[in-house]
Amino acid sequence: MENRETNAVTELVTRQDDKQAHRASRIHVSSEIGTLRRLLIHSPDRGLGKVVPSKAQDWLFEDIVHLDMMRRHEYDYYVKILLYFLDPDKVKGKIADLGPDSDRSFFKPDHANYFKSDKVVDIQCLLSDILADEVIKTRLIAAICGIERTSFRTQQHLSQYEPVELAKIMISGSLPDLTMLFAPLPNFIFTRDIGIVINDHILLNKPAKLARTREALLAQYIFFNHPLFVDYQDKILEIPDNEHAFLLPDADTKRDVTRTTLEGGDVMMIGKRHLIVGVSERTTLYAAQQVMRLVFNKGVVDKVTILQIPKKRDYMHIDTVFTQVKRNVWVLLGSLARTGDEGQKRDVIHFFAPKDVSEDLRIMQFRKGQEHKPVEIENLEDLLADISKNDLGATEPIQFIYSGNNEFPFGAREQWTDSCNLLALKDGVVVGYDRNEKTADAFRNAGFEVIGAAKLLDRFERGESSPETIENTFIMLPSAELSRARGGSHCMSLPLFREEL
Ligand SMILES: NC(=[NH2+])NCCC[C@H](N)C(=O)O
Repeated sequence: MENRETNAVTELVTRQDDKQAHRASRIHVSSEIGTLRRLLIHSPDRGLGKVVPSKAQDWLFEDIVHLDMMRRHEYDYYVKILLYFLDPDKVKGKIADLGPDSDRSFFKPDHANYFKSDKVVDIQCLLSDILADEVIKTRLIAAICGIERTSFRTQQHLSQYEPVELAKIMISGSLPDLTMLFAPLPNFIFTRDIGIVINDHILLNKPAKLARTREALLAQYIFFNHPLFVDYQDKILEIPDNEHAFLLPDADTKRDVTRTTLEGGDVMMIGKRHLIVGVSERTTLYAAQQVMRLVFNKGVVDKVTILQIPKKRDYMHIDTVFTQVKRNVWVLLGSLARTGDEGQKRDVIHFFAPKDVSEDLRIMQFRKGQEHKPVEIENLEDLLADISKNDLGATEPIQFIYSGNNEFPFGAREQWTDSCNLLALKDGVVVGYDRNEKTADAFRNAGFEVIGAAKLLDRFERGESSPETIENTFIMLPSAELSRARGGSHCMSLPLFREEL
């Protein structure tokens, strides 16, 4: 009897634990601005310190970053802000000890003092978790050694490492003694690009660039094997290759139409039933169509907007030209838009001048069941205003904040350093880079408070403000080094759970 009771209690406790665990691992994103509750990040790892000028372009960097500065003076602030909003107990009252002069053990995923949060999750931790399983470990080592073309001995050698160290090797490409086995993954900090949560589904990417291939492999293994995603196995979306592409001569496969590439920066879950997919330097039209087919067939959304932007390095993904700030507020690049100084400067361009980039912008909207009858939308502002009003029910006037305050030539300058690539922590509170001063002015003009991360953390610590009460704020991250990696806070985040708007 006693035994049965104990069993019943254990069962109840287990069920409650299960429920909590279930809630803790819930995956759901239905907007870009609902309060952020859980995300995947990756802090700059030792591989980033291996970028050399001769490889910088291939590895999608324009410059050599100072790793220590990037971590202590920049990325750690990003983490502190994220924790204050998503998992405050980890940092509240401790900010003074977590400054740039600390030993940083709090920020190191492999250290005993690591903050280890289930809200702000470093993908490196998930990788070490799954490597504890011998079968997965063997398979992943083999897969990586296959794509990296290592020797068989390297493969054997790798299996001797413990999961935590092995995860670091797989990401950084180098052994603890710094011997390089294969290339680093300096772009792994841009977790946005490896996958996107679309309601309760997860879409995995197919990187366009060789430098990001291993990232996709790691992501596949993590999403298909980590307990965090156990309830979502049948909701992981992968897009198929175009069979015709296998039969084409190499020279022709370079042509976008035949390829299937897709990166997360081109996919935006913008409203409950509405998905935007960019066609860009990185995402092909074929891939966008496949995504549309998948999400319609699975009933994940009812509306897909395909937004084609110029295939240019500066624009690489759609989230480099616009992001959402608030239900009725957007930040965007004026030269791709319709109005303002940047737009007018364009008008004086002579007939014989190179083609205007905005001509490459095309927006087509498709509805489920009526895919053959897409609606063309003339410009970006019309699309965004329509989303604010009709998908999100905004009642206030729609506001557009332009990169560089739309003053020539600051729009382009600041877009290059990610003025349009902001992460919303909640409706109206965004994180971006401090170096984009004109864009910050534009935010002030639009009625936002603009405040540095360190100052805001101070305010939180003194109880003068809080993540719950703060409104209409642009939080500025120090960004001299981070911005050289060509991505902003939107790219450095993969939201797993946002509250519904
Ligand atoms: N979602 C984004 N915009 N990601 C930016 C990625 C930047 C990275 N250096 C690359 O070129 O791939």
